[in-house]
Amino acid sequence: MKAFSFFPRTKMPWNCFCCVSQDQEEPAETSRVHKNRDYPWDIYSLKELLHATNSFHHDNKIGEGGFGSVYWGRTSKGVEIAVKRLKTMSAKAEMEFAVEVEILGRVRHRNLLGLRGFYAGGEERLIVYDYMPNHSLITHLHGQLAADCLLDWPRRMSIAIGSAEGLSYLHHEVNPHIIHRDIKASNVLLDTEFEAKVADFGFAKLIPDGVTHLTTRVKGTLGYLAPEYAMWGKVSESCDVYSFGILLLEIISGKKPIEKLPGGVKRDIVQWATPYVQKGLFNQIADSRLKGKFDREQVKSTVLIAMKCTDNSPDNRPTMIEVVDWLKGGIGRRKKEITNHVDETEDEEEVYDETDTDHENYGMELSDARENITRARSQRR
Ligand SMILES: Nc1ncnc2c1ncn2[C@@H]1O[C@H](COP(=O)(O)OP(=O)(O)OP(=O)(O)O)[C@@H](O)[C@H]1O
Repeated sequence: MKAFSFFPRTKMPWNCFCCVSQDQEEPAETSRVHKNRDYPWDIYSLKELLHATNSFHHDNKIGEGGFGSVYWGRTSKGVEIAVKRLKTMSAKAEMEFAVEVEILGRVRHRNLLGLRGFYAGGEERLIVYDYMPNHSLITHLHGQLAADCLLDWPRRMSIAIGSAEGLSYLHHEVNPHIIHRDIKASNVLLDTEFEAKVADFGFAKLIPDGVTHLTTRVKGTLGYLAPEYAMWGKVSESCDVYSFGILLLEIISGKKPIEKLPGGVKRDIVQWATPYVQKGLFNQIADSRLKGKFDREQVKSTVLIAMKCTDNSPDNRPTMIEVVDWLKGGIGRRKKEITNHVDETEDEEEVYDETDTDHENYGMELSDARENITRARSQRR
């Protein structure tokens, strides 16, 4: 039995559970369940995961992310799993693996993707999750399933509330607190009932008690980054709140966080929504695929929550506890609590004419993002 050597223990102030001993020479036939922790997870054998995924056959491949590919599989007990196979080992991939396993191993919530276990041996790093049959939110909003229109308004609201509850748990219930740092539509997975499960903890940070913010290298996805984080690397829970606000606008409108206008100018979703909010034209923000079938009051209050979350100043953003409360609360309470960004007397039926644009991939240079953020902020003031 050897101790894992891959994990940079010295950098971690807590006792890392994935530094446990494991037989790396010949993988065991069956996985071992660790019952001494709060939540059980397995150390799988390579043989078991090869068998479950048909040796990582390309027909089993669900998708690919920055750090590796994800495969569908079925264990010998008949349980469906998703296995993330990390690409060629590098210090970065090693860190992603260690952070993901460490963090997911210490949390359990109905709105966070469940960790089933992992395998680490030789060059192979595999993370095993619950399989989510309804894929990710991005697939439904902008991807292969977008045309199927499976996300009606009640489903969108329930996904928004579920994701908010998962985040609120990370920020306020887990100790040390966890900042996710990569909240986005592709990291919200959907189970059989379309219940949201926040996933992908590879960039997450543990925040010890009493620490209000940290300065770090910027990780995450452009379009979702809070301005103070994108510009100065200042990270706190409110950066996740900002990203959640962007996600909320995306859920309501079906638009991408950044779109390319004719002529190449990029516009973020807050810039796009702001004129409608100022004119009180909330219904115009709702996704046209909903064909008008939505609760108007809910659309309005949810847009206003999103605008609060994406406030330029982190101090003005709500906490995730407040966001959950507002999203779930009675309309009357929401109206009272949320600072309205609009003159309530404006006529909601007025039509705001916007030139339609094509929505391209929102990958962009950081400098572009900073420019856009600055432009958006000055427009909103
Ligand atoms: N547990 C799961 N069940 C079903 N599908 C999953 C699961 N985990 C990931 N996927 C799918 O696998 C694909 C790759 O996921 P992954 O988390 O590696 O990358 P990503 O989030 O798309 O991108 P990146 O990690 O680079 O930000 C995505 O399409 C995702 O929806």
